[in-house]
Amino acid sequence: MFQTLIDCEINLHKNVEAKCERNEPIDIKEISSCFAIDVIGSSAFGLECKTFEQENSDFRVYGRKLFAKTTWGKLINIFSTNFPKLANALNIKTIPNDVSDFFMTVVENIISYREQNEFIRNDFMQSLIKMKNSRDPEKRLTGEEVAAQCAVFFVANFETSSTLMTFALFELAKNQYIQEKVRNEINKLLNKYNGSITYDFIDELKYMNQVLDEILRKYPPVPFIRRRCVKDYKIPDEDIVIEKGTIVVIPILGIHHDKEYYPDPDKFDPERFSEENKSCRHHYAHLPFGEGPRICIGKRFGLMQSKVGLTSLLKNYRFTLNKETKEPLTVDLNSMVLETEEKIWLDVQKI
Ligand code: HEM
Repeated sequence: MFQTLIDCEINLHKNVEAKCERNEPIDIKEISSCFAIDVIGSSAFGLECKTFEQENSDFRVYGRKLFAKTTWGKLINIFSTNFPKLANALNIKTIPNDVSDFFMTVVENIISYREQNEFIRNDFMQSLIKMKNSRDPEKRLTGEEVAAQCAVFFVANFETSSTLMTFALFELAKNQYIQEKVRNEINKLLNKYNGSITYDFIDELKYMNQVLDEILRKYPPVPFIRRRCVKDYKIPDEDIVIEKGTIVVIPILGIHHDKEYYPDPDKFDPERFSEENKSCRHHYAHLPFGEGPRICIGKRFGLMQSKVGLTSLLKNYRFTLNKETKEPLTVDLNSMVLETEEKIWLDVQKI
């Protein structure tokens, strides 16, 4: 999986290089999304999506459709989450038919190609094919279940990881001193690892990790999560009982901007995540990946992908805000993940 990530980094770098040579500003969300699609297409499906080269590649088109922001889509989502049984009975779907048909066809084609040609690749898809062919009926997956798993991975990765990279580059463009500090850390480690981005190299990016933790605090891609209460629960020292069956919303964005945990919450300050400062805060005051048994299973992968992407860009380019970027940014209330209404344009300069 790690090598797959590194292979996708080359296309990201080439695309930014071309824009830099033409002196064009970059729409940072667009290139971060292309990188995320290339990564997940390659690591989950074993496909070269060519997202940068082809503006209308299938994955890009269906990826956009999946997150198309309509009021109707938002209502369907709210309804299906709050009344899942009724939504099922009414055959209400949160994913449009053409999008699910696309994933189904892609997965069917990959499975039949691999099975007919006895082609084996060390990736997520291969693990799913193994489960599809399992002799143990408890572990066996149907073709539809394999497609659903792939689609979930695509959805869960695509907008979240690209949102993280977008806001990271936005804040680094505004805070040149911090950008330089991250770049120095990258260069120092590249010297140590003979210029190669390896797994150990990524693991040692301690300051970049602080920067990403702070970005995930200030701009959590998933602004809230929900849980259904499974037994009556009395909140300690309060007269409030949450009854079994109640859906509880955990406001991640609100907690991350609570002055009690994060003084001056609008300030971008990676020092909040130094080991010393982290140890003084409640563990659940930082929840960008959720918590408990349903915590995000892609947490490590999402962070690794963002670190590879940022390393590739920051070692070669300096980013500054383009005059077209309108501040303060406004949150798009129709979006499922944290997104801004305006595009974020950055200028890029070769180092
Ligand atoms: C910066 C990147 C990411 C962020 C901020 C993020 C955030 C989240 C959050 C908040 C949840 C809900 C957790 C909960 O309810 O407690 C979640 C669930 C999930 N995420 Fe991520 N995620 C990211 C990247 C990824 C990636 C890269 C993958 C897969 C490759 C992934 C796969 C999943 C899956 C499958 C779930 C559902 C887990 C379950 O319900 O058991 N995520 N993610």
